[in-house]
Amino acid sequence: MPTFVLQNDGEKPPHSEPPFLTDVNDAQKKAVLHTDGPLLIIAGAGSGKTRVLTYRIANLLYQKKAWPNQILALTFTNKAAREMQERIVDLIGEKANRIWMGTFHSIFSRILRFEAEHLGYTRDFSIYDTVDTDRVIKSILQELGFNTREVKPQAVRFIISNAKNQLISPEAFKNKFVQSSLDDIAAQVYERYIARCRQNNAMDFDDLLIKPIELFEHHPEILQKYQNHFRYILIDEYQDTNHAQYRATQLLAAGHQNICVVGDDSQSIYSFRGADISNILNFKEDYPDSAQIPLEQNYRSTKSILQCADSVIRQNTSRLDKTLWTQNDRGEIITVLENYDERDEANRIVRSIEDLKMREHLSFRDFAVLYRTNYQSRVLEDAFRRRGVPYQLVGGISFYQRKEIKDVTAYLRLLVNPHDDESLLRVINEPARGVGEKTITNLQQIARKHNKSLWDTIGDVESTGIYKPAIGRIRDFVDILERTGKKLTDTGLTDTVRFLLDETGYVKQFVEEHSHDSLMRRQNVMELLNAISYFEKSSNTPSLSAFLQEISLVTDLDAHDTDDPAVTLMTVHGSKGLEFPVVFITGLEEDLFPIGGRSGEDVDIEEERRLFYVAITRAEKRLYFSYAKNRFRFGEQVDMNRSRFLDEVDPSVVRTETGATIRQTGSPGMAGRSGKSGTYISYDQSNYDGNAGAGSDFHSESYDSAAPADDGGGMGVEYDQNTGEIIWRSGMAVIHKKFGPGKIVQCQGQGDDARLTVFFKNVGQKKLVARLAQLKVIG
Ligand SMILES: Nc1ncnc2c1ncn2[C@@H]1O[C@H](COP(=O)(O)OP(=O)(O)OP(=O)(O)O)[C@@H](O)[C@H]1O
Ligand SMILES: [Mg+2]
Repeated sequence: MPTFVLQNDGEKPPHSEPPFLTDVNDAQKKAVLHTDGPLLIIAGAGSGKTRVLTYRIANLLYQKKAWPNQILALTFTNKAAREMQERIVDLIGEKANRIWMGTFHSIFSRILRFEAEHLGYTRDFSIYDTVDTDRVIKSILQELGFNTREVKPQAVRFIISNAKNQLISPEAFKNKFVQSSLDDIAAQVYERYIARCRQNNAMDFDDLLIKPIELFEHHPEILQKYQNHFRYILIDEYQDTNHAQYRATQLLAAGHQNICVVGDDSQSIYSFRGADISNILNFKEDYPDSAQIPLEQNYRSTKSILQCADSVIRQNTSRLDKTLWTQNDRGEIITVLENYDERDEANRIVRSIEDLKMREHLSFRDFAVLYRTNYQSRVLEDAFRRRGVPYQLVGGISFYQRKEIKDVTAYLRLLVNPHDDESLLRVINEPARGVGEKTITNLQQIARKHNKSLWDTIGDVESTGIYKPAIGRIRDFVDILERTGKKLTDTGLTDTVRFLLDETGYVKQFVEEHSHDSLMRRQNVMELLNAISYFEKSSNTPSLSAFLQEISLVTDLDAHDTDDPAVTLMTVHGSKGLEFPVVFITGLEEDLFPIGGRSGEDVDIEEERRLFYVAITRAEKRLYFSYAKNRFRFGEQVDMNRSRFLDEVDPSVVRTETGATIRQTGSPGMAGRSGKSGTYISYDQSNYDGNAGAGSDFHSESYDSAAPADDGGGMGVEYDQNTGEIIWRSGMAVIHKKFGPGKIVQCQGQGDDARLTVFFKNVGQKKLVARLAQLKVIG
């Protein structure tokens, strides 16, 4: 039971308007000051929806309508929650830290920990991520006699997860929703999967959303407690809530109906995960008295960017009609970068970033490079690394998904919840201690027969009758865990984990292996120890279970840290709600963005278009589209066609830079192109019209043409096509950020590693390494 401490200081509510309401427009102000009763805000990108929520909460506190901990604010990422909380602290003071603010998953898991016993769990239940879930599903599939190479656990997980999120029970699924043979298999797995999770005292990510509904529906008194407690409920990005999220918040708001939701139907991009746009439409039916306030002024983007976004989203037939305008400048028109291949694309983007940064005095953190699928990041990363431009990858394999980190956390989970069979299976032979597959299978059978957890089974391993030599090894394993558990009660968290790592020999195995890979793994484990140590020092409740809870809820999106001056690389999905002065949207090719199609998959083009709309509307000042004519995919070079979305953009706001001339003598696919021996790319400004004449350029098949505007005519910078690095030559005129203009008088070595002697007009001769000097060639 949570301790709901009243935090109010007993002052009478002020009647005046809050002082912080100076920088909101009239419509926003109306939404902020509307306190009681349901409120729906459907409005376009950048119109201040998130800002309204933030100010609304500050106002509720300012007006003393509720104690901070009686406000429930649900956001899409933990990072969004943190930012909102920080902003409210700025506006209203430290008490804002007591607001219940976070993602659905984190808030609901908090409630579930309080109420776990009512659901037949203990408070220390484990949280399974998708990898854990796949392991459980795989073992069930094997028990049922399926070959898991043919029936992929991930595919089954996807079906089960969908059913769970739509609150479809295993029985209902079996009876009403089976449409394919895979559904049929999923139906067989579903019930066992639920039973297995319960037996392991574990909840998966879907359970964190569903179990509260079960709790509220079966325990009206508990529902009432939370209904009374949360006086105000606010939800951001409402268009991407799924049915379970919708239902849970509907239950919570049923009494007082003080619920405010904000969203944009045009930005609904998670239907593949069960997000349901109709939740917005249902809102009006659920709350017939709800107020609706439109926000129509965009504060984020230039007129050109908004015009571009509007021309794209108009192509969708299913959307609500909304107005969006801005007082911001018209700004630059959008540049389409046409590239030979994906390496060319990546190099060009990095060069454009370096160039713009210098020219416009920007910081690397002002740039974002967006892509449709995660794997596209690799080539981009290579290009960034090669040119020494700092970047931050958001998404991809997150730290906590790495094998060694998952191993150690499995040990930690076992310490908290020894009945967590999945974790036990993960580490019983990790590092290898001679407990073979066969022994493990035997143990599983024995456990199942006696309806016991594996931990209970191996607690009495002598009586199991398994292979003798294994008994001693398992005893050792149990012994280590028991001693570590004791240590946990006697000493601190960090010391306990260090003890565990020593006793198990987990780190020693990496030291002995001596490979680069093992070194990285060791460093990762050490980094986990750093994280634990930091947690222990900074948390109010430095328990192991609190630490595990925290890390299981760290999503990839949360890795993003705007304090680092680095370019952000992320998927379009990950960029929702964010904004950057300069945005590059890459890989605008058919079968990539929009995804699918070529391989015959069923593509929801309208959703892909909404994704494109989300990407465009992240940009504040400048926007670039880019695509490659060739791309290495599935192990071979494939011809790519430009995305249909590029043709949908209003031609008056884009121009195309058809890219670098690629001349390759002797290269098979490029035979006949002129040039001296070797490969170089040269820019030619002749087709660079820099204005609305995009129409003809847009469809140009030519490789020959334009360059970044400021590269200067005829300067003839040469790039090594293999590395994308500049070929440095004596006599080149350059500019250095600090030293000003100069001329290269000598160069040794190649590309970014070249050592250059440059005579600068202002400061005389300097020796520089190309990579670090970040020189700009001007002639
Ligand atoms: N009245 C205002 N005056 C000045 N700036 C504003 C105002 N309203 C919003 N902004 C700024 O405009 C930008 C967009 O606001 P916000 O992120 O709240 O929009 P949003 O509607 O939530 O966008 P999205 O749909 O992308 O989530 C932010 O930088 C915000 O600070
Ligand atoms: Mg927002």
